[in-house]
Amino acid sequence: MTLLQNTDKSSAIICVAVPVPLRQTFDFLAPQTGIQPQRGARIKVPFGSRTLIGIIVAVKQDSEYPIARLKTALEVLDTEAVFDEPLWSTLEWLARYYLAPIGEVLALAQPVLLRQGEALSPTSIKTWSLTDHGRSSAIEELNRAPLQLAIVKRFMRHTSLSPSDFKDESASWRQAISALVSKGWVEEYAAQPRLVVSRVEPAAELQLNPEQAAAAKSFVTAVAAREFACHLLHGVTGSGKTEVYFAAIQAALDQQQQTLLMVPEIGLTPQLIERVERRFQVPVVTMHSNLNDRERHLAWWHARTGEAKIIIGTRSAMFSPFANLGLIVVDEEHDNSFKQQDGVRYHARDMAIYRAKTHGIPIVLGSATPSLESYANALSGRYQLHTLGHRATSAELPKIQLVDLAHQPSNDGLSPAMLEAIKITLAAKKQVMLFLNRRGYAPVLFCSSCKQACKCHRCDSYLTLHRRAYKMRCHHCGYEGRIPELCGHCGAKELVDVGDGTQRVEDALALRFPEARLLRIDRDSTRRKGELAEMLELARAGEVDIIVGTQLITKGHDFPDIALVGVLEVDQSLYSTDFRATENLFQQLLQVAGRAGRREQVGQVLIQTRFTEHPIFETIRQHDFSAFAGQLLAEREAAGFPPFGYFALLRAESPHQAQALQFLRKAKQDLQPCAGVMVFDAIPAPMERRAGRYRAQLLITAEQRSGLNATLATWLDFLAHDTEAKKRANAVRWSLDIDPQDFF
Ligand SMILES: Nc1ncnc2c1ncn2[C@@H]1O[C@H](COP(=O)(O)OP(=O)(O)OP(=O)(O)O)[C@@H](O)[C@H]1O
Ligand SMILES: [Zn+2]
Repeated sequence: MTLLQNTDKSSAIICVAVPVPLRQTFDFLAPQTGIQPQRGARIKVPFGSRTLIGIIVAVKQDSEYPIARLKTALEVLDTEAVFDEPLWSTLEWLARYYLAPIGEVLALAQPVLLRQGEALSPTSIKTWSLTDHGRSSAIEELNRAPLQLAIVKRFMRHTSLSPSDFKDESASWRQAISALVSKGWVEEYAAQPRLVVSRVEPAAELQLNPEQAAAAKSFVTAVAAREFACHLLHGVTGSGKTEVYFAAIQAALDQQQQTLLMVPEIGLTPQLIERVERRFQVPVVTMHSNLNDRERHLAWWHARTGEAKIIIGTRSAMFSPFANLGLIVVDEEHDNSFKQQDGVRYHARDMAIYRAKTHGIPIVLGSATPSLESYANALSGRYQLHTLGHRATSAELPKIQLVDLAHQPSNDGLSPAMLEAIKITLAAKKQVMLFLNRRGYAPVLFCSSCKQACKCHRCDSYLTLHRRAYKMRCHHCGYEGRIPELCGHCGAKELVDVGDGTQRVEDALALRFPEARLLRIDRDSTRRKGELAEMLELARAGEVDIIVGTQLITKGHDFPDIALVGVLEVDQSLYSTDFRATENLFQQLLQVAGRAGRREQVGQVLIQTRFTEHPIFETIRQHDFSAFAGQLLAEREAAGFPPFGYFALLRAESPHQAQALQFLRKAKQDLQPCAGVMVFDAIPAPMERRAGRYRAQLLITAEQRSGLNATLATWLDFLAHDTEAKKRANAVRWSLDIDPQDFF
């Protein structure tokens, strides 16, 4: 296409990425007045009948489109770019790699308030602090106003407080604050929110053991050198990886540089934040999905201005700008929560690696059970491997034994051997942790007359019985209904609950160990914001004796008193069809086992199974990650599976059974595979119907990443321009997942 020159030099042409699901940018004429447009700034543009806020990708003098048909943009919002340069390149890479619309990627990278057009710097907010009078008054004066007393006590940790600090409180805190203001104890003002260092007792540095010291030394050197390199810290559970990260963080602080510490969704515990704050007396911000819009904007701003020296966050923290980033650490790098499962389906760890490269800084990936991708890269020498083979404390790795359910059946999920071990552990005043990845009371309600089970009418799945809530619930679509008295199929009154969920186990334990303090941790028991953190804290503080939980309890937690870990059910995962199932199971078992015996005496792990001969157990018993990974990698290599081959999954769903499959079949015809690319047949998803929609998928594999990317990019262009194809695509809901984590 020939380029049309814009003859009117006064109005530049601006190329804008708008938040729409189209893999293209749009040209506009610059507004005649207002802020000078520049790359990276936000701009308001007319888009169809709407006004959208996009990001300026380029300012130029010509367009591929006839100038006369270009619309004029409405208003430039920023006098500077929203993102720093390395972040900008990372976002461009993200759009290319995941074949995602650039406008959506750039929108994803902004806090919601910025997407809505608020100023880059957060506006002033209502703030309170103690007056001199308040500081010098005797706190006992407030003994009869407990809420006021609690608020004043908070000021001992925080110099200033804002409404968001009280978001978890009952509404009466407002009255309490007002009362304090009228008494002259507290003053109110509007402030540009500043970051303050938490006033916690500093913690002494631990003396690193030789393995820790060796790894720390490499990281410190790498941070000082300011060179990109990817380090894999493979340290067995409880080997003290956090202390090694701390050494690297200290090195970054010494250079006046920021650190981004990424943790999985549930790894961001008050315990970790406190550990960081005690160790480094510097401003720390956290970024996670529980922040409200204003808090997120603020955290983003503090990262961007460099005021925050350490940024601890989950997946989305990867989108922060930084004033001077010196180090990225990804803890529990194998964790699946780093993969975003809808919208732009990016992997935050992979993005972090790219980002470190663009900043020219080192990145440390840490895990007791690295992902096979990272481990393969370490074996091949692309990443530097550092190993911590021993626990940091005097403790040994726990002893892992199997309980053969074929010989001693379990009752309510608990075998006689498990019960005996629990009894002994409780008698020794130690904690027990029981892992069962199934919430609810019973996974199936079954009619013993007609042999049918109670199913979700919108999904291909059974409804789970929830005794506490007195409901039947679908864990896939969220459907909730009454517990039926009669079978919905034959009308018989012979419904029996089959199988064990965490609630049933909890009930059984309460009967058998009436003295023990029980705590159940699963999605049902932790619905309220902050509840999970509180429960984990109870467990850590030794205020419970038995913890029963789902995968929420397995990872990363450092509970000092757990002597026994019981794994109640693994058999379903042993023979799954998903190619990652074995890897995930191994990681999960080794992680949960790693919670046992983290201090002095050796911990004990019991795994209940009907398949004691399964080869996975021998490597688990030996804690032999390398042997296991080596074997799996050999299998993957032979099959051409990741990390030796590359996968993409095209998913489609529709309320009509045939439509999703038809769309994918046609897609298969339209795809023009580059050399080394294979397109499989479209098939129904393992769970074909979910929330009333029929789901299907098409697997595309490749020997080379570039071939995969090119094949899909060509197809997406075709889809965007071919009228018939566009129509077909609009008739279904479809998505493209590069490097998919699961096939459900
Ligand atoms: N050099 C050391 N000397 C004494 N104690 C240490 C040392 N390093 C770490 N520890 C302690 O060992 C415990 C485990 O450390 P940490 O939580 O960092 O382990 P981890 O490697 O992250 O384990 P996991 O992978 O299981 O989460 C912590 O309580 C920590 O304080
Ligand atoms: Zn359902």
